Amino acid sequence: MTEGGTEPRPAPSLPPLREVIARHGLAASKALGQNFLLDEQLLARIAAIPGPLAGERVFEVGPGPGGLTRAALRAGAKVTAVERDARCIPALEELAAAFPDQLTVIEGDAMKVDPPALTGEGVHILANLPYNVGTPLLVGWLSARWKPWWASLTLMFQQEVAERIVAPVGTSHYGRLAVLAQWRAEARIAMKVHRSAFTPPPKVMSAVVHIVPAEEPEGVRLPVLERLTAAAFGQRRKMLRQSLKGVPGALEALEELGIDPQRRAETVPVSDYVALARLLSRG
Ligand SMILES: C[S@@+](CC[C@H](N)C(=O)[O-])C[C@H]1O[C@@H](n2cnc3c(N)ncnc32)[C@H](O)[C@@H]1O
Repeated sequence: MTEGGTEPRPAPSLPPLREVIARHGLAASKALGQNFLLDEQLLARIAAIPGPLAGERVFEVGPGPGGLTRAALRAGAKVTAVERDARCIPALEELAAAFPDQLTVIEGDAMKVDPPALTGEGVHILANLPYNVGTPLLVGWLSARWKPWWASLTLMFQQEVAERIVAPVGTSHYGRLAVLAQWRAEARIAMKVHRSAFTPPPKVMSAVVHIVPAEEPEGVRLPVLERLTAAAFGQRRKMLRQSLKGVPGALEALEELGIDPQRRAETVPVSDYVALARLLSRG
C-alpha cells in the first residue's frame, strides 16, 4: 500500500486494436474522417505529451476504437470520451468495463456538447480529429474565458494546420490562427506523425500540437484583437496603413506605438497585435 492511497491497479491485458476493429465491424468511414492509430507504443507517446496523467482528468474527442483512450487509461487518467460514430460505442464500453470507474463514454457530436459541464475544470484535452472538426473546436477552446476550463490541449492535425498554429512571425504560415493560439498560450509541435502510422493512411503528414494556457495580457478584448487580425491578414500582402484602414482608430494606434504603417501583417509580432488591441480596447 502507498501512504494514504491504494496500489495502482495492474493494467488489464486488452485485445489488439486490429481485433477490436474487426470484431466490431469498424471499417473506417471517410465521411467521419476516420484514420485510426493502432501502434500502441506511438499512442502511449502521444498520451504522455500532457505529462503524467495518473489521477488527472482527460476529455477525449473522437476516441473511435479507443487506441488513444486505452493509452490514457493505462497512464491512470479518468477519461470522458465523446464519439459520434455509434458503431464505436460497444468497443468503448468494453474498454470502460476493463478500467472500472475510469472511462465515461458519451455518444454525441463534440461540436454540440458542453465539455466543462461534463468534466469540470482543469482537464487535459486529447484528440485525433478530422481537420474540419478539429480546427473549429480548437478556435472555440482558444476563445474561452481565461484562464480556460482546460489545463492543456494535445491535438493531432494535418501538419500544415499544425504549422499554422505554432508559426513564428515572419513565416508564410503566420496568420490569424497563430496569433489566436499564441497571444495568451504557448503552442508547440510535440511530435510529427508519418501518414503510414494511420489505418487507412491519409494523404498528408500529421503532427501533434501541444498548447498550454499562459497569463492573459491585461486590458485586451478578444473581439478587438480578432477584428484587427482579420483585417490585417485578410489583405496580408498589403501594407498595414491600407489593410487596417477600415478599423476605427487603428492607424492612430500604429502611430502611437511607433509601428511602421508600411509593414505587412506577417512581419508584425504577436506582442504588437496585443499592444494595438489594448489601445483599441480602451474605446
Ligand atoms: C481520426 S479518427 C481517430 C480515432 C482514434 N482516436 C485514433 O486515434 O485512432 C477521428 C474520430 O473522430 C470521430 N469524430 C468525427 N467527427 C466527430 C464529432 N463531430 N464528434 C465526435 N467525434 C467525431 C470519428 O468517428 C473518429 O472515431
